[in-house]
Amino acid sequence: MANLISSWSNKVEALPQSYVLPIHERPSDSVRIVKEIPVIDLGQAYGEERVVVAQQLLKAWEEYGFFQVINHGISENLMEEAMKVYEEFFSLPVEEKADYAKVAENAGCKAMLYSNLAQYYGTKEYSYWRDALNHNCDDPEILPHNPPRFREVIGSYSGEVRKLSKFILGLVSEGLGLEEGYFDKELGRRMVINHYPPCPDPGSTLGLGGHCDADIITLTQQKVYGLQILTYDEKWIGVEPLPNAFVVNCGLALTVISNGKLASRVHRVVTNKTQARTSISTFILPKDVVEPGKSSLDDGPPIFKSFNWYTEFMPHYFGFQSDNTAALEAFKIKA
Ligand SMILES: O=C(O)CCC(=O)C(=O)O
Ligand SMILES: [Fe+2]
Repeated sequence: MANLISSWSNKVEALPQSYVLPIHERPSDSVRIVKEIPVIDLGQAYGEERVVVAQQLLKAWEEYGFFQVINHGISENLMEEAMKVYEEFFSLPVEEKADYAKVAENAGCKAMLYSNLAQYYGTKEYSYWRDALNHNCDDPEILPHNPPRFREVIGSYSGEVRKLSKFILGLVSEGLGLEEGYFDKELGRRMVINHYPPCPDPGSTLGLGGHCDADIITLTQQKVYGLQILTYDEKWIGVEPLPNAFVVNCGLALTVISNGKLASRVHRVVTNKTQARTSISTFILPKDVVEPGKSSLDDGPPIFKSFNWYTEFMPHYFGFQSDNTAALEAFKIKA
């Protein structure tokens, strides 16, 4: 049974040794919490301004690897309900969640609950301060039925986020000059709900270490501060949560598809002493083969090979554990 932090964290006064990070990995106190991560109004993307919005998205990604979207069409009420349902799930007694925590037996897993699994941005040397529920989105039968509204709320939420992701990818594809309908094929999706309980010593640990996401794009809903991004000049900045917005970042698969134009940025999560933080991330995954898309903009030759994302890339990516920023190097075409 996964040793969920949330099942014992309120009983400890000191941070257990296995969560104490080496000094160079600990978060510093001086990180600024900023409002500068571009906020993009998707309501503008229906009319003549569509081209402008597409350019705003790409520019934000070039600068930060992240943007936030508002007026995205998902109701405030559904977003709140989804957050509530997941928070309630994490606060259930551990026995209630036991079926989802049998990660080992659940290999190939449709829904699983774990803490610091080495292959999911974990490490073997020390642990990060997070629990996570990871589930697919296509089969409601695999979702928890406690809290009782879980399946209904998350079923609707996941459908709405799917639509939103298609809309954003439509804009991205236009901005990159990819052939029409480039992202129209049915892509994979997975939801990861990270839960970071209040932590006795936030200065000595992280909720999640620095990493790039491997997918095409990730859409994250957050309420409590904790997400930090590494800027081009190697400084960490904190993303101030914006109510009812989604934070959207570019994953490594999109770096390949955009032929290196869009870089995936390193990010991490810090903890705090008083408030649990729950974030809901939907990962939009490629089909199988990933390669630079043909662009109508004159781009020069492809810099990446074509490769199978699941069988070739993912084992390689997980091999990097928490430091996976260089995972794409092996898939570059050597000059
Ligand atoms: O908790 C967050 O805000 C981000 C989580 C994250 O980066 C991830 O699950 O890949
Ligand atoms: Fe991430």
